[in-house]
Amino acid sequence: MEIKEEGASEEGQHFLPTPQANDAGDFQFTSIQKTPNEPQLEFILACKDLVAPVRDRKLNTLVQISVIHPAEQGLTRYSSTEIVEGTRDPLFLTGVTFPSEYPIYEETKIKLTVYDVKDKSHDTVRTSVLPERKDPLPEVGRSFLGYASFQVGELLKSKEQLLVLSLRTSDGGKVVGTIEVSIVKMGEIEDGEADHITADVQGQKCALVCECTAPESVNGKDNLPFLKAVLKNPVCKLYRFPTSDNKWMRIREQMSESILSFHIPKELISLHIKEDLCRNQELKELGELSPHWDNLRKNVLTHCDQMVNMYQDILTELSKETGSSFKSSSSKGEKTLEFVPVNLHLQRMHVHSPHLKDALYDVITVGAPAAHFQGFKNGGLRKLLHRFEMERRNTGYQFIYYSPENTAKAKEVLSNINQLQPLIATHADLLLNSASQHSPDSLKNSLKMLSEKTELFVHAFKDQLVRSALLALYTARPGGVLKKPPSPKNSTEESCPQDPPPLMKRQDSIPHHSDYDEEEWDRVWASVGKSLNCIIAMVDKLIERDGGGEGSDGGSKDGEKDPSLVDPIITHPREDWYEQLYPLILTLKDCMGEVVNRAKQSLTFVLLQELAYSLPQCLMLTLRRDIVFSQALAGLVCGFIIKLHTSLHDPGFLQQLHTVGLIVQYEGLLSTYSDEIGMLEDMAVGISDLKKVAFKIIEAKSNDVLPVITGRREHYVVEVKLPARMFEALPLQIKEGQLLHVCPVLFNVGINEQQTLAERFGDVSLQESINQENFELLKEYYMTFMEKMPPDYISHFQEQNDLKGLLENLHQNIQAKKRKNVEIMWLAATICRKLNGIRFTCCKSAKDRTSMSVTLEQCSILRDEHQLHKDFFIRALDCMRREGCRIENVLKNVKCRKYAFNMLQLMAFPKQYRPPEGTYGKADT
Ligand SMILES: O=P(O)(O)O[C@H]1[C@H](O)[C@@H](O)[C@H](O)[C@H](O)[C@@H]1OP(=O)(O)O
Repeated sequence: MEIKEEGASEEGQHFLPTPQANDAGDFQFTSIQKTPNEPQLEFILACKDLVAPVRDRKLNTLVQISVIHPAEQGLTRYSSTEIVEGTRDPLFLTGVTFPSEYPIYEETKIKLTVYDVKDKSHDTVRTSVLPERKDPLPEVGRSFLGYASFQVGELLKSKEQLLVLSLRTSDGGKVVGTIEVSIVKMGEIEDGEADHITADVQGQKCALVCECTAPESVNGKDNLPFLKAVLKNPVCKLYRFPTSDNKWMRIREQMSESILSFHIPKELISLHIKEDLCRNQELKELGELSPHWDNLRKNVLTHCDQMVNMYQDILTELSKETGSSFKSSSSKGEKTLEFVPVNLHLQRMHVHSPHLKDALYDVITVGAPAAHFQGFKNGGLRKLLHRFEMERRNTGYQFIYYSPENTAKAKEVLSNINQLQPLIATHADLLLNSASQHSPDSLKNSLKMLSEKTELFVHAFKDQLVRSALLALYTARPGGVLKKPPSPKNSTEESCPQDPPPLMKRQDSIPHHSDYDEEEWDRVWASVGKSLNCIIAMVDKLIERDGGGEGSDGGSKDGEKDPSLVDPIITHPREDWYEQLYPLILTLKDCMGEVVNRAKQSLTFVLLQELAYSLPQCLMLTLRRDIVFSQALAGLVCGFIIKLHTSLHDPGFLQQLHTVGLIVQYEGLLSTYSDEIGMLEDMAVGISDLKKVAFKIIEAKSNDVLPVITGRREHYVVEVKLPARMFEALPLQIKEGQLLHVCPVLFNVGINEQQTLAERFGDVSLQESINQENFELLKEYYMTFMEKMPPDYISHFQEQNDLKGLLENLHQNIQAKKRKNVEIMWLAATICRKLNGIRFTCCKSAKDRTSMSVTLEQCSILRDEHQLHKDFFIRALDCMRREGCRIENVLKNVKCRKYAFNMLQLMAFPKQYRPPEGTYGKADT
């Protein structure tokens, strides 16, 4: 196949192989032997003796890597190295990696084109995406030096897995130097010293100094197939950097989307619809109300029905997005995608360095959870919720004010009732079933279950709120009359040896407030307990009469009945047991029905108060909170699953998971100025709401490994599935379904020009109070961690980490109120890593500022944990920012490889957050 000079059909790395590329058609190509879940091919490049077109001109070179798929004609530009300045023998730190999904075969050809870059500021033009079949843009700022090509099979079969190729001019004639291609394996360290390569430009040293130890191990590698079910379209980059003792370390950067971006919102919206439909039904069943309340209810119902329709429409739209796993920054404000997090990715760094264990560092990058479609004109949730609550509190004459805690309590009791009533009914039927089978053992078991659930049921109402709500509802009935549903059908008087549950007396007169019988509720409520006691007493009696419950049929071992144990009255014990218990069970169900009826109505009345105030703002606020929460939850579930899979073999982590829970640390880079104030206010509430989430790990019974969510707005349980082999290895507590909690914390430091404005002319108090409040939460988590983890673990942990010192340092930095104090973020992230937590980095779109921050974090970890040569810090940072996963992230979002910063913005950034020349500017999408 002829290789044409620069006839590229498309630029930029393919995240997904094109259909043609994927499908080998009728051709038979030789697959590369793969190590499961490892990239298929990784190599590094170096040039020698390059000839400069103009004598005495120093060369600044880069290599562009293009692929020619065997079934295709055209070139696909795949990736580039960084620019190495001022040498004819450049050794490139950015390597090339083909992930396992990429359609590459031994017959695939790779073309390497070497360029001399004259003007770095123009260089990004080469990598903006071109429409197919369009000629590439003229190469501004660089000139072609030479090219070489090879077939993948040649490299794989070569001696020492190294090819030395001549670089030729475009006519194929003149040799202008050589290029070395050598295969690398992550686990093998390169021979040779790394002391002859270009170091950082003087004066560019990064000032950020920190301490960090105890990296995670990479033992979760074998769990990758399972992770693949949630992670999609990985982009991989490879680097080699020198260590302080002039050895090489290898770094593989990986960035993947997650189908949870869409799956979690869909699950959550379905739950909201279920919850709201149920609430609307309960409002309808509230019974007769006086005209004032009835009108309110009608109004509320109209709005609530509209809301449910809206959620249903959103769900229908989202359901059309089958298989989607990415929402781009440019879709932030799309109504139908409101619940989906923006630009959610796993950003992973795998480090293999000499003398140290391999390590993985994960950060979830995502746009700040915020309601972009609703906008930020009136601020975000933190302010809106506060204002709403204050106004509601002060507008008492039309409504009854219940605090948010009480409203939440009402929802909780309602949810408990709805769960427990059918459960109790089932256990009651099981008891009757055992009775009809005349089986004492099973009777006892059924009774035990019934008693447990009934006790929980009775306990659920032990709250003053129910009482006060009953009175409130009583006064809202026409004329203040409490219409009572019919009293229980059966009296227990004859059958129960103890006090029978009281019967309801019909009230015939129209009572006034003073007529309200406060004790009536107590009697109704207590009747459930009493009915249960009757059943217990009856079961005891039956078993006793039947022979004390020895054996299953009350008979002696030889099958003969002991005549002394047989109650003379009971002639047909099998029928009698059932008959004796049946009326008592009916009474229990009736009493329970009565309690449920009253409690449900009264608590629904509490909810009506919240809804009735300030419609439709109240519903819009709920919608906003649901949207923000959905985005936050999608990220959290993704982070949790990844963390679980990578730390499954760490007993300390598993113990921490079920005894303390996990810290989840969010780094926010939003400015406290203009719209971003609102975003930060949304984000703060969304993250804090994650406290309402608990995880439960269950065994996967099928190939469907996607998490399932249950619960309601106040409390969600996310069931995460693990294959049997992994599930078996878990601690008993986790296997038994113990709920696993998370402790979310947010630290925000605005870094751009908007923050400069906030600091000079605006207000930074939002950021200050968020950081202060979250510091307290972090400290509390640390205390629980120290208290609950075993002493031997703690003593080892303390030897390794000075968490106390780091926390103090963080506290001082928060108190110091220094401008753009990015040390806060570094300290919070370090503490999170040391505490085995889940790390998040967010800005508005998780594209530009986030990319600066995660690359800085990665290089800082390399320097502090893996002995990255200090003179190569900036070069490593530049490599990652110029050719790493994050520039691909930008491309993926806005179809252009430029961080959206202008010079003015960059001047306002802390130095370490500025990208290299040529990688930023106006995105020409
Ligand atoms: O990923 P972000 O940092 O939120 O992207 C910002 C960028 O920082 C800023 O300089 C630019 O002016 C845009 O506002 C970017 O936001 P987009 O949401 O438009 O990508």
